[in-house]
Amino acid sequence: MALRITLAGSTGWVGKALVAAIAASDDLVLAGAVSRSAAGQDAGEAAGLSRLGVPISATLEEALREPSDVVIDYTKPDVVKANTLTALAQGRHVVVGTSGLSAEDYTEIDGEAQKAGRGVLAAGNFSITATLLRRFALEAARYVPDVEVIDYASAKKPDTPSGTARELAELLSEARQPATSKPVAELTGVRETRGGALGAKEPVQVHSLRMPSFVLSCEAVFGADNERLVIRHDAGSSAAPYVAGTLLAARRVGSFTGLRRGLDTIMD
Ligand SMILES: NC(=O)C1=CN([C@@H]2O[C@H](COP(=O)(O)OP(=O)(O)OC[C@H]3O[C@@H](n4cnc5c(N)ncnc54)[C@H](OP(=O)(O)O)[C@@H]3O)[C@@H](O)[C@H]2O)C=CC1
Ligand SMILES: O=C(O)C1=N[C@H](C(=O)O)C[C@H](O)C1
Repeated sequence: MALRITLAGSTGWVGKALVAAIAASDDLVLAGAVSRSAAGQDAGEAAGLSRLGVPISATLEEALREPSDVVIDYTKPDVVKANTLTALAQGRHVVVGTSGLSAEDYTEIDGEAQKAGRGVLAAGNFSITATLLRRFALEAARYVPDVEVIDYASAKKPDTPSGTARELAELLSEARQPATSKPVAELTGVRETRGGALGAKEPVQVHSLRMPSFVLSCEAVFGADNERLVIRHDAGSSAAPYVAGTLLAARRVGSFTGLRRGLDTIMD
């Protein structure tokens, strides 16, 4: 039987690309779709495709009246947590693409997923090459403790830092040794120019730029004595890179209980 997907954010940049990919797949079926502005329309037509016979709901609660296995969320930072908790309470596994959730939010989501006996796979970036940036940066952090993250995005991106940068900094914080740079608290001047510190163990400074001309880029900058390593990912202007990773997550999220973060946790 095909895996039934409820898609929150079906008319968005990523949502439309997912509707097309789900409709074209043999093993997935769109069971429900959510968008406030397109409520009542057919999900296929609203995504610029032919009719799929799936009406769009205004809320996730309404869409979940139709049975499904997995909820995929590509909405907005202010609704993704409530959507995830609603989906878990309704017995769905969840794939979280929307960025903006904090480490505390994820701890709560993990607890609810454990209680519900369901899986949640969240990734700040579902593209394969962005996942490789993470992997290579974590390898570098084993040898070079001084690392900072630079996050570049469009002028309109509502969250800061990006999910990609946030997740990368949190992981680097766990993996690296203490930095040799002067602690920010000991600096004089405008300390905010040193960016925000993320991660519990050895917090990593993250610097976010928001301006026209960028889509989304993320750099891990490693500094050692007389040498430097920069590992950088640049996203293009289409949502295609995120589709394959998101649908892989939808296919695998039912195979575990609780929260996993990062596409690499289900790859290999
Ligand atoms: N993890 C990853 O790999 C990636 C993550 N992202 C993240 O995913 C999120 C979505 O990105 P993108 O597709 O560009 O966003 P868009 O703004 O293009 O789309 C958002 C979608 O969510 C819907 N939506 C917004 N608010 C609500 C609400 N309150 N209730 C129900 N539906 C709602 C919108 O429809 P309507 O307004 O009609 O309700 C629309 O369908 C962002 O946080 C982005 O950073 C993006 C790309 C990749
Ligand atoms: O807002 C976006 O557009 C994106 N957000 C994600 C993030 O916050 O990292 C990733 C994606 O590349 C696009």
